Amino acid sequence: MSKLFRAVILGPPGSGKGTISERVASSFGLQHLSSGDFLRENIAAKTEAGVLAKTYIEKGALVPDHVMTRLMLPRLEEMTRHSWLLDGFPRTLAQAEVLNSACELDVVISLNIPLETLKERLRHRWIHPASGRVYNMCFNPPRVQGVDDISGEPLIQHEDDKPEALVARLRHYKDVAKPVIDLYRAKGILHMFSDTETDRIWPYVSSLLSTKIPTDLADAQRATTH
Ligand SMILES: Nc1nc2c(ncn2[C@@H]2O[C@H](COP(=O)(O)OP(=O)(O)O)[C@@H](O)[C@H]2O)c(=O)[nH]1
Ligand SMILES: Nc1ccn([C@@H]2O[C@H](COP(=O)(O)OP(=O)(O)O)[C@@H](O)[C@H]2O)c(=O)n1
Repeated sequence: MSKLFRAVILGPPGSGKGTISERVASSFGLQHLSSGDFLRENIAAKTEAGVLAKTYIEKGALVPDHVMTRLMLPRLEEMTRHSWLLDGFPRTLAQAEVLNSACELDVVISLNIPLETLKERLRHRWIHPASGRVYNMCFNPPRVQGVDDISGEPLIQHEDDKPEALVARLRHYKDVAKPVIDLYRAKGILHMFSDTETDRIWPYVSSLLSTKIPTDLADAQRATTH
């Protein structure tokens, strides 16, 4: 079997992690593992961790490390035979250390986006809760206003994209992310991208991954997804 590929994407809320991850998944055939989507699924299913996590997310706070790692590690164990891109986890140094002991990462993509851009984007972000599909009423609108393109179901706004939760989230992000970024920089696997537009960042991410993902893996995974 070809070597598996493991990547993480870091960036503040609204930086385009989900948008870029979807492009990576469809171009390179990796599994996109979004901790935010996974949390929302757990909240919807009212699992023990979901009920607990909801109280933090509503306040714009981070879910405690032990709750996040207890949720994510079993998910990663199910994926040991797949190549993946992990989005939204790790958020803290403690989570990064747990991830380190569970697997070896090949690449970390870090998105560096100006604060004003983030605020503007999140104001316009709407999601389809069942699938986690994300729209932006300006950048990436649904075909019919307020309705998911594929299922036809209504779109909603995250509780945590509403203004009260948003400012606290963005403020907190920077402090918590710095040691995580420093850790990956020290390991020599960090790749930082700075711009206000995902469409300008994407070509660089794509060419980086083309050099890092073994061709046989990309071909094999594409063959299984088509
Ligand atoms: N205007 C604009 N919106 C973008 C761009 N890239 C992503 N978005 C939108 O910004 C919001 C946040 O992006 P998302 O991928 O969910 O970011 P995440 O929170 O880091 O996962 C979504 O509504 C996206 O559709 C961009 O380059 N320009
Ligand atoms: N490792 C994580 C991931 C998400 N979360 C919480 O889940 C929320 C939604 O995660 P997400 O990745 O979909 O959203 P953004 O923070 O990118 O908007 C975050 O705002 C956090 O409150 C967390 O606490 N810890």
